[in-house]
Amino acid sequence: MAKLILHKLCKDYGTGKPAVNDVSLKIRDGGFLALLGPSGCGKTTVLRMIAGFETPSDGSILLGERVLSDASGAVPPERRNMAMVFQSYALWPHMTVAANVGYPLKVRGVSGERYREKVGEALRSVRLEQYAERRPADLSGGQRQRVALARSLVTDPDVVLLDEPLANLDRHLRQEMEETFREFHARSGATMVYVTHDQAEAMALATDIAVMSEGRLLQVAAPAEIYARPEGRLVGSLIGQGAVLSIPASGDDNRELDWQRLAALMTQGRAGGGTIDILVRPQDVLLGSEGLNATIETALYEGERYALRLRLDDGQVLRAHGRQPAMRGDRVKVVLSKAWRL
Ligand SMILES: Nc1ncnc2c1ncn2[C@@H]1O[C@H](COP(=O)(O)OP(=O)(O)OP(=O)(O)O)[C@@H](O)[C@H]1O
Repeated sequence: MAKLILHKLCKDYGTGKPAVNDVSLKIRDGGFLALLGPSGCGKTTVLRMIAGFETPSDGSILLGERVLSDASGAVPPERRNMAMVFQSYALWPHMTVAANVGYPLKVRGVSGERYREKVGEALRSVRLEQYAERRPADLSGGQRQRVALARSLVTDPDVVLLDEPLANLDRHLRQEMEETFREFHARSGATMVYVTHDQAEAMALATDIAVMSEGRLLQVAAPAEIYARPEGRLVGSLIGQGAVLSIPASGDDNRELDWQRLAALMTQGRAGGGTIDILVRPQDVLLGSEGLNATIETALYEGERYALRLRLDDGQVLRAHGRQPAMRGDRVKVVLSKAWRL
C-alpha cells in the first residue's frame, strides 16, 4: 500500500466561494487521519474527491506513484480500490448480514470458497460471526455499523474512507465503537481517512488530525502535538476544552507562558502595544487565595469533579476544574499555571 497525497486540491461548486481551497496533505501508508472541522468546512467534499465521487476543480490526488486525479482526467471510483463507510450504514435491508458484507465481492465476480473465506474473515474482524444470517433490521445501530465496516474491509482496500460513521449512535455506544475502529485499523493495516466534527473522537482514534475551516487546511499534526501546540484561535478552541483569552502583547517569542509572565501582562492594562490570543486549559487554572478575580458562572457536577465556567473581571471566560462544591455567583481567585500563545 502507498501514501495518499492531496496536492493543491480545490473544489468550486460555482456558489461564489470554493468548498475546498488549496488543500495539500500527505497521509502516510497505514495512517489514520481524522479530518476535523465545523459543519460546512469542506470535509465531506475532500473525502468524496478522494473516493472519486466528486471531480476536483484543480489540484491532484495520488496514491503512491499512481495518479488518481489531475487536470488530465480521473480514475473512476470503482478502480481506486477504496471503500467508503457512511453515517447511514447504507446496508441492503433485504439481504442477510453475510450477503451485505459479501456484496462488493459479488460485484467483482468473486464466488465459491474464496467468497466464503473472505466474508467469514471480515465478519470475524468485527466480531459478528454469529449474526451472519440475520437481517440489518434485527441488529442494533452499533452492530449495523460493524456490518458496514466488515463490508468495507472485504475487498482488501488500500484506503477506507469514513464519513461521520458514529454520528447516529448514542454516547456510550460511540465509545465502544471507537475501540472497534482502533482494532479494525490495527488489523486491516489500511490507510483510513475519517471525517468528523467531534474533536474527542478525532483525538481518540486518529494517528493524525487535519483541522479544516472554510475550505482551508489550518493544521495537520498528531493528536498530542495539536493538543499541546495548536496553531491559531480556531484550532485552539476546537481541540480540547480550553478557553481563548485576549491579553496585552508579550513582546517576546516564547509561546509557552508561565504564571509570572501572564500575571505581569494581564495586570499591566491594555495601553497600546496590541494584543495576543492565548489558550488556557482547564487543568492549568488553579483556584486558590491569590491571582485574578473571577466569578463562577456555572458549576457542572461531573462525578469526580466540578466543571466550572468562570468570568474574569475584564469580562473574558475561563474554564476550570474544581474539587469543592461551587455555586453560581461565588467570587474566586485563579492562577493560570501556564498558557499557550496561539
Ligand atoms: N453538491 C454541492 N453543490 C453546491 N454546494 C455544495 C455541494 N456540496 C457541498 N456544497 C457546499 O460546500 C461546502 C462544504 O460542504 P461539505 O459537505 O464538504 O462540508 P462538511 O465539512 O462535510 O460539512 P458537514 O459536517 O455539515 O457535513 C458547504 O458550504 C456546502 O454547502
